[in-house]
This record gives sequence, structure tokens and C-alpha cells, in this order.
Amino acid sequence: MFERSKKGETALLIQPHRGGLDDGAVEEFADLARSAGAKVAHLMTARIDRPNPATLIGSGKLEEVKAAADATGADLVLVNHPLSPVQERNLEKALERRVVDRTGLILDIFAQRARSHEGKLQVELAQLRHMATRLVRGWTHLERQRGGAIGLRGPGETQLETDRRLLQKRVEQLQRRLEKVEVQRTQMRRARVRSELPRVALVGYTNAGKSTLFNALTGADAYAADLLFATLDPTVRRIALPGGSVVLADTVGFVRDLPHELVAAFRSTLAEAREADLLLHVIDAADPLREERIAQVDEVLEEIGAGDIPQLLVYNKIDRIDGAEARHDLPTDGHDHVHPQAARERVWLSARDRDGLDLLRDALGARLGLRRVSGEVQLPPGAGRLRARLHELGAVLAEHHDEHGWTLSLDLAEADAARIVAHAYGEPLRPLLPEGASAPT
Ligand SMILES: Nc1nc2c(ncn2[C@@H]2O[C@H](COP(=O)(O)OP(=O)(O)OP(=O)(O)O)[C@@H](O)[C@H]2O)c(=O)[nH]1
Repeated sequence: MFERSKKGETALLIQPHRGGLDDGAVEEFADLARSAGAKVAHLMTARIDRPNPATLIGSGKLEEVKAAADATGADLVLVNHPLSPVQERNLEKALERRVVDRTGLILDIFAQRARSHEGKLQVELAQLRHMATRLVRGWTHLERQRGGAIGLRGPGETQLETDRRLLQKRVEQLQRRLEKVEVQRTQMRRARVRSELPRVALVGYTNAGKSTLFNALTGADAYAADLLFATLDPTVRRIALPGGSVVLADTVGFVRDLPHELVAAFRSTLAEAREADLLLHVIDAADPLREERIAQVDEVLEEIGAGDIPQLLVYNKIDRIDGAEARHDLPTDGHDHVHPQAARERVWLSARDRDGLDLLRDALGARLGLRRVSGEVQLPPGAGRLRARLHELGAVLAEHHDEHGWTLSLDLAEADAARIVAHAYGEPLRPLLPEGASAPT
């Protein structure tokens, strides 16, 4: 995972807390560290009921951390909490090694995962902003020894060695480029809206299997890895379902307490979720903390204004649960104590084994009200391309040719029919081809 160093760095992890430590947070923190490519040497907790403004953790704890870091030979210390620039600097002096806070860690992972032009721009911008707050006379990140290290990856040497003014210039340049990309994205989204295809967005906690499901449904070879945030950039594809096509978008994985500056940086990714007709909320069914994760994702969706969009819950990774089989659960009335999500529609599947995908396709088709239409159309002479397109879609049941042109007996998804005819004749027809109807000549 390290782009510039050959070997993974060893990290000592510090989990600050105010009493009531939560297992989920600790587990996620270790996952994040591993995702960044670190080897976790040791994990320590630190109470911060009264956070020390200079070092966050107390001085006694700081000594313990230093001893543990020396004993384990840790290259760096990761702190699962935002640190002020002063705290970070003081901790580094006291611990004599690099210290990276939660935001720096997540930024580092994003920097490693960014694939598209836009994703890279967004990450660089967020990194520069994070760095700008840490540029202090006499001691800067820029002066420190570098070389493929967590928290230091990203913008190249030339930017790193610039002063505040150049940094600001670069930030402005990135902002302008991003505005352009944003405009293009909005235009693309408008075009999709015009195509009238229903929009479905995959959302879910990081590592739930969204990219794997996206690939399974689209046949695309998007990048999936057992690492958090494999999906940084929205990937959008059209997929065929029984009854019609939909536009499917993969989105970035959610984490708890995503640093606010990152939520802003990734708003275009989240826009895919906000504008969807239906959300496929992907859940790792084998995760002991799955109910908590579901609630956290729901909360983020609420925050980004997607709380009212209908959801279909996809319980993925059933291959990891003994005796579990692919199935489709319709919502039940009333509260079910065994299954807290019983009031919601659920499909259980394994994206990896491609087990249960048909159940999901059917559920999606039904949920989106995709309907098929059939009937006879007479194509005017010169509509060869339209005829070829209909054949391509497998919509032609029978056809014959006479002096008036082609007569086709068709069966196809209503959405496809509307789109094709709109394309061929320049205007949408709704409903298209009711029983026995003919296309206009
Ligand atoms: N056993 C099992 N593993 C799965 C299944 N689906 C996905 N995985 C694994 O889970 C890990 C995460 O999958 P991704 O598809 O990258 O997850 P994601 O939700 O897109 O992750 P982020 O991009 O971090 O949000 C990978 O190692 C997958 O191979 C499944 O059905 N069964």
C-alpha cells in the first residue's frame, strides 16, 4: 500500500476516550490504520475527560506512550481524534516520531485510493487545507524528513516546499478546476435525468461490499480490495434489469465521524446518493456491529439530505454466515424483536459468490415499477438503425417486411421503449406501444 516506501510502517495507535470506550470505534480505527498500509504494533487507550490543550492526552499517559513506542519500535503514532496543529507538534516533539491524527489518516487513505481526475483534485485540495493549518514558522510538515509515509503522502515535493502564498495559489487553482469538473458532472447528471432512467445509488458502510456488488451487477471491473475506501470516485453505469434499465452509481464508503472537511470535499460523490430514486443500502451481514452501522449510515444520509429516499437493504456476505441462504424479505408490519430491520425490504445475498443477484434484480425491478410493454409496430422505410437497436435489445419477437417497410412484434421494457423511440423520433411517447399500438409514421 505504500507508494514510496518499500515496507509498511509500524504504528502505535492511541484511542482517546471519555469513559465508555466503544469496541466499534477501536476496531474501525485499526482497520483504517491497516488500510493506510500500517502494521499495527500496539493499541493504547487514553482518557481525555479534560483534554490537555497542549498534548490532548495527559503527561503521565504521554510517558507511557513514549515507552511503548520505543519498546515496539513504532515508526509513527496514530491518534484517533482530531489534533490541533499545536497538539500535533507538541506530541511529535515529546514522542520523537511522526504523529498523524484521524483526519490526516483518512486523507492519506483517500490519497491512495483516488482514481479519477476529480477524486485526485479533491484529495489534494483537502490535504493542502489540512496542511495549511499546520504551516508554522520554524517547524512545518514541509521540513520534516519524508519518504512514503502516512500523513505525508499526496502533493508532490514541489508543492510541499512552497510557502503559504504558493499553497494558497494552488488551492485556488484546484478550486477552479474542481468547479469546472462540477459543472461537467452536473451536465452529465442532467443528461441522465433527461434519459428518464431510474437512478439507483449504492450506499453503505465502508467495506460492506459496494464495489463488489457494483461489479457483479454491471460486469465492470471496478477496483475492490479488502481495504477501506476502495471506492473514492463515483462510478456510474447503466444496467439492464428485468423490465428495463436503470443507472447504478457506486459511492464512497461511509465511516463514523467522517471529518467535516472531507464530507465537503466529497459532496459530489454524495450527490449521486442525494439524487437517486432508490438507495441500495449495502450491509456486511456478518458484521457483529451491523445494526450500529446501519444506524450510522442512515444518520449520514439524513445529514446529506437523502434521508427520505426509499431504501432497499442488501445484506451482503451471507457466505460468511452458517446456513444462510439468499432470500428476499418483504417488509412486515409491526416490530420484530428478532430482526430490527423487519419493517424494511431486504435482500440477502453474496456479491462475491454472485449468489442471490437475481433476487436483487427482481426486487429492484419491482420496486422501481419497471414495466414491460409489447405490441406491433410498423417501422417506416429508413428506420434501419432503430430496427437494429431493437434487435440488439432482444426486443423483437417476430418481424416481416413488405412494400410499406418492416412490421415488428415487440416485447421490451417500457423505459427502454420510451428512450429508443424518443431518440429515433425526437420526442418521447408515453405510454409507448400499448397492446396493438403502432409507432408513428
Ligand atoms: N466473503 C465475502 N466477502 C465479500 C463479499 N462482498 C465483498 N466482499 C469483500 O469485502 C471487501 C470489501 O469489498 P468492497 O466491495 O471493496 O467494499 P466497499 O463497500 O466498496 O468498500 P469501500 O470502498 O471501502 O466503501 C473485499 O475484500 C471483498 O472481496 C461477499 O459477498 N462475501
